[in-house]
Amino acid sequence: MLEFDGLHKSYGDHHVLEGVGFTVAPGSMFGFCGANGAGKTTTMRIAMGLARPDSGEVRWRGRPLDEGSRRRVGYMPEERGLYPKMRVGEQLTYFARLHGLDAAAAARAAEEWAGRLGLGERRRSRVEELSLGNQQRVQLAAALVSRPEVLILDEPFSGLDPVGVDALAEALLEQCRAGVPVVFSSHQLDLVERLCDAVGILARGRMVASGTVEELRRREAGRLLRVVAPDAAPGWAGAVPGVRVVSERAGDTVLELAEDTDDQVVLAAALRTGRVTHFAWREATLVELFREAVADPAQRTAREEVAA
Ligand SMILES: Nc1ncnc2c1ncn2[C@@H]1O[C@H](COP(=O)(O)OP(=O)(O)OP(=O)(O)O)[C@@H](O)[C@H]1O
Repeated sequence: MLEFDGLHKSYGDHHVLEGVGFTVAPGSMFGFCGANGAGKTTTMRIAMGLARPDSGEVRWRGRPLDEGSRRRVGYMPEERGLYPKMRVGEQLTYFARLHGLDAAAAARAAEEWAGRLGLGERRRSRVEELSLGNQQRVQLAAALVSRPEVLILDEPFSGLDPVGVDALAEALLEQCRAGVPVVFSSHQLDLVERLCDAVGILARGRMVASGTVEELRRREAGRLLRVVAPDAAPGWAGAVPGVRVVSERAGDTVLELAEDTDDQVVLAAALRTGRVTHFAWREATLVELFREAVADPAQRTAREEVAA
């Protein structure tokens, strides 16, 4: 198990982390989500020994991560850490050597990962000559090239084109299948939803929701109904009792219904506006669960009162 346990961290009187904890089982992928400034990078930097927690620790296989065991972690830092003048192939070989691979194994791994992440033709280019997205691929290859036991990646998908996203997603899934625990932070929640076995949502220095997306749905989301009423005036559903408007755009409305609200009452109200071309229950997306989880607690109470 990779365990983040009770992490607290303050900078001056700014409490950045207030007891952050989660575990990632071998072979599972954990999506670490949270608003800008929520503390994701700080949590990952603590795991890598780049920031010191005020209390708490990060353990791998029951032991606190230290300098030795961190060599077995593939880490992709937010600030990126490549040598701009070095050629791609040399750089990857260098990182693999740094993590303990012998020269021949390092060269093989560098060749393999450059190819797999679509950098084969750029092996002899200097990093500074590459586009940002390709530099990102080199950074990812650098995290993967040492055959890590654990992967901790800070926003690995940002800046990648769809082909790059697919290549990385496939590489991470393969690492998972081989038993590696993978943690990555991302604001691309559709990707997190697609790839991750478990998700953690950080807000105001605390983990406000964690579990599988399905568990989050059960815990966080009410019953969501999508109604498309093309002729309806904006706000048509606002007056229906026991209904909260989650989103509304050009007659396409998502509503959250209180437990005892009859969907047929909503349908009747929709029909009074004119045509109804779509009327169906649907599951909350991770984006909606995220909004719900990070909402200010006062706002949440107000919403619950409206829905009740
Ligand atoms: N060295 C530092 N000194 C002071 N404050 C810091 C330092 N490092 C981080 N912080 C603060 O800690 C908070 C959390 O930052 P962090 O980078 O961990 O957030 P994040 O969740 O990764 O955000 P983003 O999604 O924008 O990358 C921010 O308010 C940031 O300003």
